[in-house]
Amino acid sequence: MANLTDIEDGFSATKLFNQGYSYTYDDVIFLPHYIDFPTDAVNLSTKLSTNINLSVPCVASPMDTVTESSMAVAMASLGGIGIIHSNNTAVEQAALIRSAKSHRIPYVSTDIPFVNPNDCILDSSVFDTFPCVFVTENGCQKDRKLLGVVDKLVWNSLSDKEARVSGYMKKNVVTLPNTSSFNDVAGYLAANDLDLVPLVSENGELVDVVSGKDVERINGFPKLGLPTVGKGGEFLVGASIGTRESDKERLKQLVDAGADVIVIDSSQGNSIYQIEMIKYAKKMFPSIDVIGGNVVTMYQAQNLIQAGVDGLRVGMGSGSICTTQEVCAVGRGQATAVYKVASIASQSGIPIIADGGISNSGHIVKALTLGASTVMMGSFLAGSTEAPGVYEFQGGRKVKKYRGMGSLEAMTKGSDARYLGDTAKMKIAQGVVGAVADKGSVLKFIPYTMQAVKQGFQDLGADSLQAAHELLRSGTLRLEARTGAAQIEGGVHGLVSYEKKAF
Ligand SMILES: NC(=O)C1=CN([C@@H]2O[C@H](COP(=O)(O)OP(=O)(O)OC[C@H]3O[C@@H](n4cnc5c(N)ncnc54)[C@H](O)[C@@H]3O)[C@@H](O)[C@H]2O)C=CC1
Ligand SMILES: O=c1[nH]c(=O)c2[nH+]cn([C@@H]3O[C@H](COP(=O)(O)O)[C@@H](O)[C@H]3O)c2[nH]1
Ligand SMILES: [K+]
Repeated sequence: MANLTDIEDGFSATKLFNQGYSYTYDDVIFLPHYIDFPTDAVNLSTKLSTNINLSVPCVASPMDTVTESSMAVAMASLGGIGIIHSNNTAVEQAALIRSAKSHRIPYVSTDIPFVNPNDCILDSSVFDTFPCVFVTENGCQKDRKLLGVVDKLVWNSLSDKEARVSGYMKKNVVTLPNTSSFNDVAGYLAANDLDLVPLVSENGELVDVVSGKDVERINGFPKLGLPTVGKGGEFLVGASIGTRESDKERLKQLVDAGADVIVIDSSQGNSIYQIEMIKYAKKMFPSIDVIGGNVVTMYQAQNLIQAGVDGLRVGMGSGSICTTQEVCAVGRGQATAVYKVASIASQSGIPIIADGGISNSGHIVKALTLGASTVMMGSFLAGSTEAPGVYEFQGGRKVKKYRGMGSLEAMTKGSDARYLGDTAKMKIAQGVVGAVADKGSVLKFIPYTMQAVKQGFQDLGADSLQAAHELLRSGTLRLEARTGAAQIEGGVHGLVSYEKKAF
């Protein structure tokens, strides 16, 4: 009878990834191992970078159709993190960071109605989205110092609709500090039988309005790990920069606004420009983690590690909106890229982010098991309520716009400062503009996705990311390349019709 330890089945990762093929997630399949723990025993806590710990290995990509404040807050509240994009001015990007930092409760950017104290409310349309309207000095989103509030019922009973708001607004508005926890706010609403309560900052600015519906919404979501917060309880937030001279000033503004980690955003990160920017950022702000990239080779990775990065972003051309491999003929299959970069970065203890190409929970299991510490996602998150933009209907389907940061549309948004000096140059797109289906809130589908990832880890016999990486490096993890037919077999096939519902 064969001894268990003598059985050779499948390939080790070293063998599979050294045969000259560029594999992506769908090309490979892991062989199951041995289960001796329940799914809930799987711990997905990890590191984004040297000094940033996450309880959930998910990162929202710095793209203008993916990560602004609402997404950053939602991801951090789940235990992941969001990286706020830089396709805007430094002032705008810093404001997005400040906004994310001022929230303690996940929110969806609804337009809170504001009026100026000298305004008159002539018709009821201002109350369309809210049962009241808030009075601030300039009556706008920018200056949010709260002066009063007008209730719709009060306005209804008003005989002179041409009266100025200042004459009848309620001045002593009951508010809670924006630093209140979700439980405090929910408890306060219930105890006082209130429908909503404004949350204001130390200097009296309106930060958010939480209603009973919000409480119901948030309570209805499954709970995940610990949120990603700093010492004061504020959510940790990342931000991206480029490698132009002007990005040095941007970097300063982002750090002043409270950015906790900086991602240097480039499709080919192994450049003199990036190496100089890494050194500059580490010298100016030694306490802030700097993530370099993107890289797909061991050589690129080692060069950035030597320059001092605290984390690496891996992926070139694998994103759903990417055309880099078609346009430039450069890149790498994402499974190979993740495995190769992780194998060198792990020697220096530098965590890597598998960026792009994630379209299901299986891809996340593959990325993490092949050596990544986190996954960065664009399309997977872009259809959520927390992503920027509004839903539209396309052929009867509810969708949100999603575009590549190297698409012509994103580059010519005007704010692509990195190209501002080069307006005379010819621009070549490396991405497309598209749309993704509505997925609801990330607060719901990320916990379900993580549960699926835990099941994958259980099948592999890994109860943590560290355990999975240990299986990988020791050669205990066995895998194979799937033929085209095996890939078809691995999906749903041979049915006349079916409905695919994951949870
Ligand atoms: N992950 C991926 O596969 C890809 C991602 N993208 C995304 O598209 C956006 C744009 O990416 P890239 O075009 O790679 O941006 P990039 O800023 O790295 O490069 C744009 C061009 O500017 C040049 N450049 C950068 N810094 C410079 C400096 N200081 N002086 C002179 N020239 C300089 C670069 O060599 C390059 O020709 C990013 O958000 C990136 O993440 C684009 C393509 C592929
Ligand atoms: O070739 C590219 N052209 C682009 O215009 C572009 N924009 C973003 N990215 C990269 O794609 C990642 C998101 O990919 P997914 O939608 O597959 O999650 C992102 O995280 C980026 O790494 C681009 N790549
Ligand atoms: K692609």
